[in-house]
Amino acid sequence: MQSPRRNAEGRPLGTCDPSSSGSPAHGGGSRFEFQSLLSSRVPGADPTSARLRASESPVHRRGSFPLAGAGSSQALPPQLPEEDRIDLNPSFLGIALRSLLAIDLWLSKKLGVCAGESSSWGSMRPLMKLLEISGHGIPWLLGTLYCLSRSDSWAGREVLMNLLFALLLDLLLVSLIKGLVRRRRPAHNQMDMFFTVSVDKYSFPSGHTTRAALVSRFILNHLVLAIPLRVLVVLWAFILGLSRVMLGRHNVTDVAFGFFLGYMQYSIVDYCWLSPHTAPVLFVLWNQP
Ligand SMILES: CC(C)=CCC/C(C)=C/CC/C(C)=C/COP(=O)(O)O
Repeated sequence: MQSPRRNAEGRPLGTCDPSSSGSPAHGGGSRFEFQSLLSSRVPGADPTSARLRASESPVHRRGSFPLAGAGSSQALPPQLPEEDRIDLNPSFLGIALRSLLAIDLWLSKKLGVCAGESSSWGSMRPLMKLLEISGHGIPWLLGTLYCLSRSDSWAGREVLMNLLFALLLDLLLVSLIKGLVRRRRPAHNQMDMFFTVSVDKYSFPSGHTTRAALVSRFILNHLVLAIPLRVLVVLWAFILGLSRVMLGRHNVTDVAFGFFLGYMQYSIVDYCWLSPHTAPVLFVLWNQP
């Protein structure tokens, strides 16, 4: 086990002192980048030997650059431990992810035009909040249970039973991912949401969006609707997702992933479709028509 290497001031190597950053002579950022570039060209610069050279070099310990190497072992620039290079010379994937995150935050802030009463579209906030309620879990759960209690056909009961299963699966998966990812809601969000549970302080993924995508796909597949109504269902889901960003509740990526997850959740529900044949107990437990 290697303990983190530190420089003469006791600071972990790879964390740049602001007072010395940028100066090769002081161990600043450019030196790290320079060395990480060199490391791919110096013969024998494999990670293990690089680590050994770096840890044994007195130059490394002092945190200064060997401008005048005395012995042959100092002729080559010292190599930094691999972990330092990972931080300061991130992979292409790392750069791509950071850039995506930066664009996401920037775009979400720009689109958060209803985040507060004083925001540029603040007067639209009540409408956005109405949309928020239309995609909330409580009305959907209570509505489904009510319809299930009133349903007088096996076919209707089967569809509603599966809708209930879909809504519960959605709540479970979204809570699980929110709890694992723990991404904070945008700073400009006002936490004035109707009936939330503890994981709802996190924003990834958007639960309203997963529900909107799941429910709309469910409705389109199991309800016979005229074309204008089908268009309305799709529009509702899309506008609900957009309204989450406009209200400042979510970043764009939370909503984009929400659409994806909701869409996939329907595939799971469809695959596990509950029917009197596959889950007779459920249907027997429910009252006969
Ligand atoms: C049966 C049971 C535990 C119901 C809970 C229903 C409930 C509180 C759902 C939460 C809905 C909500 C506020 C989700 C957050 O949506 P985001 O779009 O803000 O992620």
